[in-house]
Amino acid sequence: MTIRVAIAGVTGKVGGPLAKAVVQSNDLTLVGAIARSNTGRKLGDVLGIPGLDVPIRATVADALSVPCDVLIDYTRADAVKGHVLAALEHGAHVVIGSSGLSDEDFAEIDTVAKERDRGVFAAGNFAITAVLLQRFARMAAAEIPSWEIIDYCYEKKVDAPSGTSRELARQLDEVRAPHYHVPVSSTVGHRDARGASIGKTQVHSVRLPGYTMSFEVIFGTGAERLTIRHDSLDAAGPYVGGTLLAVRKVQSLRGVVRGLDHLLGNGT
Ligand SMILES: NC(=O)C1=CN([C@@H]2O[C@H](COP(=O)(O)OP(=O)(O)OC[C@H]3O[C@@H](n4cnc5c(N)ncnc54)[C@H](OP(=O)(O)O)[C@@H]3O)[C@@H](O)[C@H]2O)C=CC1
Ligand SMILES: O=C(O)C1=N[C@H](C(=O)O)C[C@H](O)C1
Repeated sequence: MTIRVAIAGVTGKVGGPLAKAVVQSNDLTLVGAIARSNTGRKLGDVLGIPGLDVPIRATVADALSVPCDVLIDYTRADAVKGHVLAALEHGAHVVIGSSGLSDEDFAEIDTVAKERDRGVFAAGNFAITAVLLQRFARMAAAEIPSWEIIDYCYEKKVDAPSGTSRELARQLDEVRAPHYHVPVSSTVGHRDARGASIGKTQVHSVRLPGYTMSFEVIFGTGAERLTIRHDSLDAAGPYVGGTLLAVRKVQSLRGVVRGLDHLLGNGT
């Protein structure tokens, strides 16, 4: 029995390659495809995959009129929450790739997922080197009390800060609160110049042509500085493997689990 998968955002930079990877796997079957454009067309015709007759639907509810085990969402910050709640209503487990959800959104989704006895897995970043950045940063935060995060993203990214930065800030806050010698609230001049307070960590978001996705966490002591950095060189390649790992594991989860390290089994 294969895992029946639907993909929201199936024509996107990540969704398209993900659909191809699902079709090529032996243990997954693509049963649903969601995007607002090309609705009614066969996904195979749109993506150039011969024989893939799954029709593109405009909504999750339409796509999940066929039985589906797991919905994957790679759409947009302003669409993802509605998709997740609709999928849970239809009895599907969910893997969230889309960024933009807040801690409050995740708390709401967690409540619904537990009511429905379903698992929701979300990773701010499904790339292995981004997960290692998070892991090494947690180790550094235990030793060095002061840090800030910077994300550098392509010019059209709508959400800020990135999902990766949100997840990292949350993880570092769990290690301890960072120490800022001048509290941000005591800033003289423009407080916004100190970035956004995500939890207790300051995060700075750059959105410029010339970037794909890069993340830095900078740790400073009196006489030393440590920078840990992840660079994504491709819009889809780094994320497909981690997403499929989550698809294979999410049915054993209940409620929301965040962070790919939870599925890799050897995090700190
Ligand atoms: N967690 C991680 O590791 C990663 C997260 N991301 C996140 O995933 C999301 C998608 O990224 P990317 O693939 O680059 O984006 P794209 O813009 O390339 O693709 C978005 C896809 O979603 C569809 N879409 C957008 N809005 C809706 C909607 N309201 N309903 C249904 N479908 C919709 C688009 O089709 P149409 O416009 O026709 O509807 C398209 O198929 C972003 O939030 C990004 O930040 C990306 C990479 C990795
Ligand atoms: O918008 C993107 O592309 C990505 N967004 C994610 C984020 O917000 O952290 C992760 C990944 O780097 C790609």
